[in-house]
Amino acid sequence: MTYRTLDELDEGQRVLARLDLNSPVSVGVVEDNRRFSRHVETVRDLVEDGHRVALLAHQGRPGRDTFVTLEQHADILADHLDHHVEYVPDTYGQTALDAIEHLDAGEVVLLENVRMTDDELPERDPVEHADSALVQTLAPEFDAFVGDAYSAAHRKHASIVGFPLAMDSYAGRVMAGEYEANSSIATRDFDGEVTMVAGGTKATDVIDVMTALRDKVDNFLLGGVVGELFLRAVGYDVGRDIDENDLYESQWLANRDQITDLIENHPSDLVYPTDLAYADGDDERAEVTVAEVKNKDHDYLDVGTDTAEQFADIAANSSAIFVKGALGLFEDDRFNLGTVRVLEAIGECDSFSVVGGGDTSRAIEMYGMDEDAFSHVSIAGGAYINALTGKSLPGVEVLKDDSDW
Ligand SMILES: Nc1ncnc2c1ncn2[C@@H]1O[C@H](COP(=O)(O)OP(=O)(O)O)[C@@H](O)[C@H]1O
Ligand SMILES: O=C(OP(=O)(O)O)[C@H](O)COP(=O)(O)O
Repeated sequence: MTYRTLDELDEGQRVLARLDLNSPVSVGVVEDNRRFSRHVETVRDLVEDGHRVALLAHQGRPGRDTFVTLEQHADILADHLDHHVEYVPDTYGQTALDAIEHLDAGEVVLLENVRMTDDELPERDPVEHADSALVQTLAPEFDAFVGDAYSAAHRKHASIVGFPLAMDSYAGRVMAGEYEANSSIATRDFDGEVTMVAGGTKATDVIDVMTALRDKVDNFLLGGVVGELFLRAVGYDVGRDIDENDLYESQWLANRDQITDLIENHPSDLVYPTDLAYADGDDERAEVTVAEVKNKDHDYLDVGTDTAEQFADIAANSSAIFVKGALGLFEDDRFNLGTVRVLEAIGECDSFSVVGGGDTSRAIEMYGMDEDAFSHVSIAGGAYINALTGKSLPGVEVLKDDSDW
């Protein structure tokens, strides 16, 4: 069964929408990012349909530098929307209720960081959260709830799972788009080869996905730290190994069993890099074939040119491709070749393609690629991993008509 979408919401309602505007914060300054431009698709539809719109969102977690108010978020969202968004420095007290009551058709307020209330963060079942003061106070003020925070849908937090039990609920544009694309990898059957780009630095996440999808994927294109861990497992001396706290060493220990299992049971699905790139004595990009790697002196920061071409070829001949993690340190121009070459090849073919991971998705923007060239570019991190590994997301499940809650 499924959820209702904005297409089924009558016009001119009082609507409470939960977005995920959680953003990088640098010395108190909130950085603009794709979460704003994507959620604008939902907010714009709500404004154009004459709704009175209150938005709920979170930022950071208590105790962290990123835990700030949503004042700057309101301005950034307004810039993308080209429409005023009023910041309300209160989530569900009298100030918030007054602001909600005074909303006119097409007006938008952004309520204060919902994680500044005690109700939000405890991980609880929807039934319990529906009873919270947050939900019980806000729900009667609205006709409908729009769940749009897909990237926080793996959290059983009050504003994610509580409202749908207390209100008429709909999935927003981001929620529906993300859910359909990201879940299809685990649930759909594709005619032809299925390929996963497995790279980046968060090896455990990537290797969990590889393990979950090992019978589904025909080619795992290995790069980044993940690639080095697999190379090490088959006997190459790659990966920094300087002291006990070394990143590669701890990642190796954490993932050794799953890596060994994949190597033993799915050897023909693993596509290893055949060459790697590093910075030489003059700080220039240099390449070495994997067969020639003799020591662990270098940080290998990209796959080499031959590997990039081979991976691009496989990607171009696949019917479905999804990406988790970059093939190199693409933020540095010297080491962007693997990531950019393979993303471009994916963008140029007609296959079903999904790119996920906050950092990897940034490469698309950074190197001027067109997001529309891909079937879907996710704005989710943890929720994307959960979808790929076939785990259900509580924030999506509660929106469904046949939800058990
Ligand atoms: N060989 C490498 N050495 C260091 N960093 C790397 C390497 N390969 C990829 N990266 C980094 O990995 C990051 C992207 O992957 P990851 O950490 O898995 O994030 P995400 O899942 O958010 O995209 C990029 O910022 C990139 O610079
Ligand atoms: O940014 C988020 O998740 P992500 O870092 O996995 O993409 C969500 O807003 C969830 O935030 P949380 O991980 O503090 O619960």
